Amino acid sequence: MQMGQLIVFTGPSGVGKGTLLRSLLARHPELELSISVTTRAPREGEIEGRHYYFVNQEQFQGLIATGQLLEWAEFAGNYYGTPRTPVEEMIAEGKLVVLEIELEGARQVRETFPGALQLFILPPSPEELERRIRVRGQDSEEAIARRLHRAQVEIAAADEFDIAIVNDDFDRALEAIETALFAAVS
Ligand SMILES: Nc1ncnc2c1ncn2[C@@H]1O[C@H](COP(=O)(O)OP(=O)(O)OP(=O)(O)O)[C@@H](O)[C@H]1O
Ligand SMILES: Nc1nc2c(ncn2[C@@H]2O[C@H](COP(=O)(O)O)[C@@H](O)[C@H]2O)c(=O)[nH]1
Repeated sequence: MQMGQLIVFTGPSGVGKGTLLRSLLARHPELELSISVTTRAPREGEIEGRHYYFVNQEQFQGLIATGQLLEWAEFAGNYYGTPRTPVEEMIAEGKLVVLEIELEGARQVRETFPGALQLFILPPSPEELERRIRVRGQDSEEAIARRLHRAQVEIAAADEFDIAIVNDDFDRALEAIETALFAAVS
């Protein structure tokens, strides 16, 4: 059986990665999304095991110590990581596995999986990024400030990625992602 492929989506918080991925996964059931572990508190409507596995700090440190995370990072005051075993199993089964992760995690994956396809999603402007985070209405003022500060660092690193796509018009961005992704993996 042919080995699968890892596909990494990165971009500043609020740029629309999750929304784009939901549409992409609905249109392409052959894609598998990795479910991350986080110490962040669940947002309203988030479901354990579907959006994230929610753990406390001690549990997260245990996962790091026992090598159970493929990558991990601290982001805006919380920890996030990718469970290793499910991803490795899906790749061995020949699947296309999608990670939605921030910059530091993407850099770790670049080292350990040099064959991974890395896509970066850019906002049309900093103002529109802030508007989207606020419209989502899920973050405190402090969290918004941290995320916007981190966004500047992430956007400055867009050139490190294989492909950068601006999420301005949603349908156009989705099409550009599909084209880039399936050209790379076929
Ligand atoms: N092209 C677009 N035009 C306008 N609004 C958009 C567009 N794409 C996404 N949005 C909106 O932007 C908000 C943030 O999107 P989303 O939660 O998917 O971002 P994200 O990058 O996954 O953020 P995070 O990394 O924090 O999880 C949502 O309200 C979403 O509906
Ligand atoms: N390095 C990792 N980053 C991750 C992972 N799962 C999600 N993320 C990124 O964290 C921020 C914030 O997410 P939010 O759900 O609190 O808005 C965002 O950029 C995600 O892409 C992970 O496993 N590893």
